[in-house]
Amino acid sequence: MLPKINFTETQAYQYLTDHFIEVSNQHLRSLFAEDSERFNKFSLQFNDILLDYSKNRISDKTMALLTQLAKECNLKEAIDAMFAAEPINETEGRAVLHIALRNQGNERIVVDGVDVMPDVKAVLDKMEMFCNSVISGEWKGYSGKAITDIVNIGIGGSDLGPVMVYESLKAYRNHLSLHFVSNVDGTHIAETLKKVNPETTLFLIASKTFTTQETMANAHSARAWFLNNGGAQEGVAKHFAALSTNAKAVSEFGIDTKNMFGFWDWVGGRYSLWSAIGTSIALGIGFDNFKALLKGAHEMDKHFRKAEFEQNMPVILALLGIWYNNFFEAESHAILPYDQYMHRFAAYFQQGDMESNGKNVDRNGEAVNYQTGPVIWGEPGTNGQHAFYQLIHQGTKLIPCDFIAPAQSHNKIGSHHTLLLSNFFAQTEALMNGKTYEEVVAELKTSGKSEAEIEKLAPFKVFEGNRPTNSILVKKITPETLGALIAMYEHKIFVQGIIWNIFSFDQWGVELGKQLANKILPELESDTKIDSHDASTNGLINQYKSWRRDSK
Ligand SMILES: O=P(O)(O)OC[C@H]1O[C@H](O)[C@H](O)[C@@H](O)[C@@H]1O
Repeated sequence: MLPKINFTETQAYQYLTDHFIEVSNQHLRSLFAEDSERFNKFSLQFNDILLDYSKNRISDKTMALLTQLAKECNLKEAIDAMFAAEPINETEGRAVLHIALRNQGNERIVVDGVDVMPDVKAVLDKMEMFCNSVISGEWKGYSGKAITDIVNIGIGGSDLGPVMVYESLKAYRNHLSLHFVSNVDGTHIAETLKKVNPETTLFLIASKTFTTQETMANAHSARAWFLNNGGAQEGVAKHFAALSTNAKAVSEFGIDTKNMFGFWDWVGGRYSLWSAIGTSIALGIGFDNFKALLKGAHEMDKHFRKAEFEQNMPVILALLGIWYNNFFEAESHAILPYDQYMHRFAAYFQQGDMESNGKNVDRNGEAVNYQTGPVIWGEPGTNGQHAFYQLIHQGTKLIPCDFIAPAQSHNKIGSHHTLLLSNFFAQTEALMNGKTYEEVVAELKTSGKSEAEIEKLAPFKVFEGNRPTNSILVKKITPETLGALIAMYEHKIFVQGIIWNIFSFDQWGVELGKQLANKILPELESDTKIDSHDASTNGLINQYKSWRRDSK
């Protein structure tokens, strides 16, 4: 069981509250000027990942107090509880074991008296055989042709992880073309089906529960399209596979359980890319690369479990996040990968982080009296620079940012990568240093402007700086490094959930909208006016019905 401590009642929190007043008046520029060891002190290297967190509004004392906070909140015990397969997802009565999916050691992981590792390995072996046979062309479609296209149909955790990893590792792709359909909007499946041929397409129906409305609607439409376009019922077995925990629903849908890749209730949807849900990834980049992804994550798991908090990347990132969220009152956190392949990374962690820590009730069932999870957002650099960085530099909101970049590019074209990286380094430097009034005036003087013009313009060109960033420089985005990066953020989310005293592995907040949609669905079947809701919802539904009639 997890500890249930209100972190605002710890001694460390009280100290941090006082200490915050000191730190909030200090500028990063002077913190660097005062301490030539700052980079060495506040950076960490783990395998091919360098985390430089020196450009944060912290001192030695801040880090000492933040680690004290983690200790007072029994973080070590909580980490041990997760790795020991305790049912830490208490509201659902489940263990939380994405770490088991990538456990490459000989360690047993026991749930309800049973070691889960043989089952994990058995599914991986089955995936490997399946992927190898599809990639090699040995697996044939109903007309005897090899598979050319994979369509993954899933949503949330059954979509975002596979898409993000496949996109991030596209440099490793093979000849198969991957497509991802998530939205229940018919446009998504319709546009995808225009691109593929039923004879050579394999559909992966990815759903932990196999009951998710969007996924089931898309899966039924895909099957109907297959059957209406030459595929016979017997062909379904060659063109449909399921990635799920629900064998009963899979066979009711008509997929042979031979073509089902299972996982378990102790794998959370948003932590499931390491499970059978990752089959599309393994098909797209080959099983060996998928295994390397797991290995990278496993390395990070070991680091997270063993490293002292002061040397522990996920713990440090989490504590810094708490520093900004709960003391500086930052509302959001930006993830900015300087790598085009990682363009879905922030979107992936929107679910990862916000579905995990977007909670307002603590582990005692009481309303929290402090802030929990931030809004996560971001885009790849340099696109973001030309869109929203203005607000990060000169807006009124404090936005802590993670800048992520690889030293080596997969695409060596002219000086593109050097240009990209010059932006990566320049942005964090600019956010830290800013530009003073004096510097602005001196610069304007060289442009030949009059005193009056300079005075008028200068205030707009001042950057106060002191905006915190983490720089995560990696050698190269390989499957292993990506695996480690994802696991690093997963564990960061876990640590924050522990300190905020919330349950990070349930998602009750997603339910209400689903229930209401199911209630409204039958009301949309007829054109009759309705009055069963509030005036706004009635008004909208009735207008929809009237406009819908026009298009019939
Ligand atoms: O994999 P499925 O059971 O289809 O679930 C897909 C998604 O459904 C809901 O939105 C949950 O909140 C997500 O955590 C989950 O990833």
